[in-house]
Amino acid sequence: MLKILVNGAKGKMGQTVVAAVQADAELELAGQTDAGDDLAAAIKKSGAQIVVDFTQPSARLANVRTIISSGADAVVGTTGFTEEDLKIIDAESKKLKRAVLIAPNFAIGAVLMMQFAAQAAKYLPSVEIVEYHHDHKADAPSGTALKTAQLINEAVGQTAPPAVESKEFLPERSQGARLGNIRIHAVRLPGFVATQEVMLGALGQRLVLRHETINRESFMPGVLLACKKIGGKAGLIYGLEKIL
Ligand SMILES: NC(=O)C1=CN([C@@H]2O[C@H](COP(=O)(O)OP(=O)(O)OC[C@H]3O[C@@H](n4cnc5c(N)ncnc54)[C@H](O)[C@@H]3O)[C@@H](O)[C@H]2O)C=CC1
Ligand SMILES: O=C(O)C1=N[C@H](C(=O)O)C[C@H](O)C1
Repeated sequence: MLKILVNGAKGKMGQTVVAAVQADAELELAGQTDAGDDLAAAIKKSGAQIVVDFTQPSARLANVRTIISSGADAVVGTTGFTEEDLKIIDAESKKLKRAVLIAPNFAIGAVLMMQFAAQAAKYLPSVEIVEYHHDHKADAPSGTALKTAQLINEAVGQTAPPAVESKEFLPERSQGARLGNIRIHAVRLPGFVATQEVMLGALGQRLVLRHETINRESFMPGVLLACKKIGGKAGLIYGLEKIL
């Protein structure tokens, strides 16, 4: 049985991961930690082989470093990682011969949406993203929206800019934040878990790719698969699609 420690275990995702690990015959729940606990000591004491981390964007890098330097592999859903963070993690995890899988979204449908969006943008290069989340979310735009925009920009080079720059009448950008020419709009409202629309417009037509997450169990098959697949690897694996 693979020994799993859940970091952020008191949180919305942490609690769901604890239940999913307990229900899986191939996995053993070795420990649970949250803010204020000594993560390194808990890993060593429990003999955990893998730490699943769903915590806070502000704690993202420190947690991964603690996990791999304490002798465990990491499956990370926490958002907020920058390009620089990812380079650091890849280098440090290779040196320590540990695997770190970071996925901005563990729901298979969301992974497909991102792939389809990157494909579609090659033919429909005017793109905007609208993401909708619960109003307790710590970060904006979502990790999924950022990854989607990155994948599209990688696939297309540069998407099309809007035909004109509309004048803004409020100091905040009512037309969204931008990654390249892709505008990203973040809605925060009670009543959502996570939804994302990628809108691709062209003359007289629109393609809308919409993924809806209605509960946090949706992320669990991806998290459990990651726990079972990363053993024996070294370095950073960025995105669930890399192990599907
Ligand atoms: N990759 C994915 O598929 C998904 C990623 N997320 C991301 O996971 C993260 C957590 O989301 P939620 O569970 O909704 O948040 P939450 O706020 O419900 O839970 C976070 C938990 O982490 C704990 N925590 C904060 N700092 C910590 C630290 N330094 N060490 C240990 N524990 C710490 C908090 O006390 C809390 O219990 C966010 O970044 C969110 O965007 C959420 C859903 C899916
Ligand atoms: O905070 C959340 O809830 C979610 N966070 C991830 C993100 O930022 O993309 C994944 C999913 O959207 C839910």
